[in-house]
Amino acid sequence: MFGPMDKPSIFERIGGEPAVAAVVDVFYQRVLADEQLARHFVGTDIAALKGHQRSFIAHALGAELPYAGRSMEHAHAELGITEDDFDLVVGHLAAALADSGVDQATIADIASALVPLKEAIVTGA
Ligand code: HEM
Repeated sequence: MFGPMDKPSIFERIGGEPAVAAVVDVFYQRVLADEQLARHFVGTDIAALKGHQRSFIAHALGAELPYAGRSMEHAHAELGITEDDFDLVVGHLAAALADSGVDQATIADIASALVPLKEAIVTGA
């Protein structure tokens, strides 16, 4: 998804599963501390969500690991997520990646790869 198959994937370059797990932990700390976003997660099983998010991100970064969660459309249907919410979440993910030492060029690649998901995730005004 992020480049030719003959180069190490972003997943490998940033440090594989332990690095992704650390990013996901920091990401949800930030998201759940964000007043505008926290309300969407009331009643959500955060441990299960983190598991799916780890596999989604690993897969998106080129890991040869399957993603076992729901489609982006199904997972976010009826949550009423706005474009503003979406941009905030991408910002928290970028900050979590930066915290883990991922370089800005790689973060920009990841953020632009997420933009097409907006259509499936944003259902609110
Ligand atoms: C960059 C965009 C996003 C990605 C890649 C993403 C990814 C995911 C993944 C992989 C899951 C797990 C699906 C499953 O458990 O089957 C999930 C669930 C969820 N996401 Fe997102 N998400 C994004 C944006 C957002 C935004 C903007 C919000 C709202 C603030 C949000 C709120 C949620 C909630 C509440 C769940 C749990 C739903 C449930 O368990 O019923 N997500 N997301």
